[in-house]
Amino acid sequence: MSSTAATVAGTIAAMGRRARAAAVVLARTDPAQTAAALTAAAAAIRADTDAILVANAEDMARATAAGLSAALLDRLRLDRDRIEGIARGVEAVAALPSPLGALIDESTRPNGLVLQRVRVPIGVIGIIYESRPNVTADAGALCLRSGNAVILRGGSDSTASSAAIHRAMVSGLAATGLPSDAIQIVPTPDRAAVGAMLAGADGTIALIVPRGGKGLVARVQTEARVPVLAHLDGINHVYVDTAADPDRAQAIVVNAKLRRTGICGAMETLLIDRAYSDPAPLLAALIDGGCALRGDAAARAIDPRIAPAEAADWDTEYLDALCTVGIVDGIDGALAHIAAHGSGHTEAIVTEDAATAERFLAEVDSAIVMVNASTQFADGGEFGLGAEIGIATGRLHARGPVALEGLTTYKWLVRGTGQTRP
Ligand SMILES: NC(=O)C1=CN([C@@H]2O[C@H](COP(=O)(O)OP(=O)(O)OC[C@H]3O[C@@H](n4cnc5c(N)ncnc54)[C@H](OP(=O)(O)O)[C@@H]3O)[C@@H](O)[C@H]2O)C=CC1
Ligand SMILES: N[C@@H](CCC(=O)OP(=O)(O)O)C(=O)O
Repeated sequence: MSSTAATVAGTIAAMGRRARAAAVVLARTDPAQTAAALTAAAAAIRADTDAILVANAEDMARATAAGLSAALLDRLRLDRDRIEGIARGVEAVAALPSPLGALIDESTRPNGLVLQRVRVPIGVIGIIYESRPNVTADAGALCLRSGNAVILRGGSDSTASSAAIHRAMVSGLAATGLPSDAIQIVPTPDRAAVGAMLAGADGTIALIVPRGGKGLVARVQTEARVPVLAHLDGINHVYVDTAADPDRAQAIVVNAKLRRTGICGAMETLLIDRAYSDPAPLLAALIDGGCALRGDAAARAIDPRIAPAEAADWDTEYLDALCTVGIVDGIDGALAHIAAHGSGHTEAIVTEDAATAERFLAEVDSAIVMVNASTQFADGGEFGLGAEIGIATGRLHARGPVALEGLTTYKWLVRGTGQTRP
């Protein structure tokens, strides 16, 4: 380890120890107090709007000079409306019922022992996320409301904006007597900090939430030494079955690809049943909507405007107005393709055949599986969770949109009357 990396690791370990101490306080804090802290934080965000905008202008200038794409610049950009939206989001989390102490289930053993499982915080959570400043507030708010301390590591293009929002969050903590170490932000863009977090920050971090794409995935896979709740890329498929209603199929496919191309819930590959009778208008609707298509030979035979797909296209998350199109042999072909190329995020089928729909729901192993709906609904707010840290793409603990409940674990409470085990 270089001396700079060692210094960064030391900083992260010290943050972890302070977060651990804050987590102990949060675990016994009345949820009304975390709600009050978030209400105060939202007020501070509003009051600090000018300062947040100045910080964001600084980030935008640097990112523009560095040649960031229009989609990434849009994700980074704040204005008064977006800051108001961030404040409202924090208030919405404050208004959500606390998950802590909720009874999951209860049973009584034949020997009279009464067992309960109740929700408790996880402890210290480390979140690594993209250059999207609102996540600083959303993630901080969700962690606090679920009784966890958090160490936030946002994208390096958003350093100033995230720091400004973080200051407002901390003033909410201070205003209500909660430890400021409950929500900390990594003070350096050095990626050595990500390594130190993945290593567990000297045993203090209980869970890492990485939100990002392929580069982050690779690093998490090789370096993580603590449990990971992965929020990774979305190579999402829509399969249009032979029994699809054409109008529905067109509306869903266009929305899934083009509503917002840069979000992880966007469709990246369209699969069409070889037996589907009307594929040409479907493809034309995407092209007319401004989407470039790359496809296999069968798709190109339907519309010559489709460019040939390379092998890598089937495994690419474009996050842009670009989509791969494959013609498959019915649901078996679609299931095999998704199993080979999906990233476990969100897949959808368009069909009027109930049995085919049920088979798709049962056999696709992604966090979110949909029938006759756009993949762009992959979102905690749309699922009624009030907010989200993101979409969990792994297979354990929590899947799909993760909000308060996904940021808790549970413990068993066992009440006896003097029982001893024979
Ligand atoms: N499932 C979900 O909920 C979500 C998934 N995403 C996914 O995020 C991706 C788009 O965001 P994008 O900004 O490109 O994501 P990146 O993966 O480039 O960046 C995300 C974060 O990871 C860090 N990072 C990336 N690579 C490394 C590395 N090798 N070592 C250390 N840190 C690293 C970045 O730091 P740095 O700033 O230094 O590059 C940043 O903080 C898409 O794949 C999208 O699907 C996005 C949002 C939600
Ligand atoms: N779930 C959120 C999107 C989160 C997301 O993808 O973020 P990003 O990749 O930073 O644009 C939504 O549907 O708006």
